[in-house]
Amino acid sequence: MSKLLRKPKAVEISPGVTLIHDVMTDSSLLEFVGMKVIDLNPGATYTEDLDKVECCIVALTGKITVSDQQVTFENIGTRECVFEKKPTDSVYVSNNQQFQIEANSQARVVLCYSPSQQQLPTKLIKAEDNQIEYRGKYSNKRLVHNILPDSNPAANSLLVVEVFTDSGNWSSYPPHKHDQNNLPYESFLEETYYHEMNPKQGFVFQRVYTDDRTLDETMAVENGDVVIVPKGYHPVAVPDGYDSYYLNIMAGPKRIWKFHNERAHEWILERK
Ligand SMILES: O=C(O)C[C@@H](O)[C@H](O)C(=O)CO
Repeated sequence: MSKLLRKPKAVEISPGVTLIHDVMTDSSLLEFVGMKVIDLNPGATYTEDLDKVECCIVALTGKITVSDQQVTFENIGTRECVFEKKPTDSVYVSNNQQFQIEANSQARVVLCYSPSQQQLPTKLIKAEDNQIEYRGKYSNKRLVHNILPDSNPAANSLLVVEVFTDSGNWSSYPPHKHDQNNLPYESFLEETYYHEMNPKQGFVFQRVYTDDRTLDETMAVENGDVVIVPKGYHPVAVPDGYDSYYLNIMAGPKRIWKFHNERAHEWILERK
């Protein structure tokens, strides 16, 4: 199996808390992006001390209460399934803080991490604060919820976005990359993709490749998988009959999303 593809696991780490993914920088190819996916049974709690990392807690599905010892956000989260396609609530917690999540219902939470030194205030990112974008045309249409875009100064490094791609469409397409620290033309951002499909037995294809093809991997991605994008272009193709959801976490030395389209395919954008 590709080094870039992670399958979900189910390890009970405390009563009622199951670790589904654990893609931290000490166990992946990444330096700037970490992520965990956890499931919580109703009433279960998960506590974490953030050392030198900041964290965006995304209430992917279900209802949770999040506190950082000073402030508490009760009963946040808006959906039972990501394919309801409504934005959800998230909480930003800075480095060197402790947070606790308590599940008010069965919940799946994505924890997005990046190394961070400068403390920032804990912040609730409400569902209604997500910037919603409809991108693309023909078979390149997708719906984007910007949870933590570079226009929101709440974080030091983290960028978080979720993308819905309907059956038969392509997204993160035409292929683009952000792996050069060459602003204002391109920024260096690592990225992870947490994928779901509807219906669940579906799969999508994701290719991760560089100009010189020293990295060129095409993966069949199933429900709950994570794809790691250390560099390169990273388009996603969704087969007929299945809808795709993914949550992206990006981070790098500068908190700017400036991507470079692969020139050979840029004409896709220019179609009338
Ligand atoms: O517009 C899309 O299809 C989503 C992508 O931009 C995705 O969020 C990504 O690749 C970010 O670099």
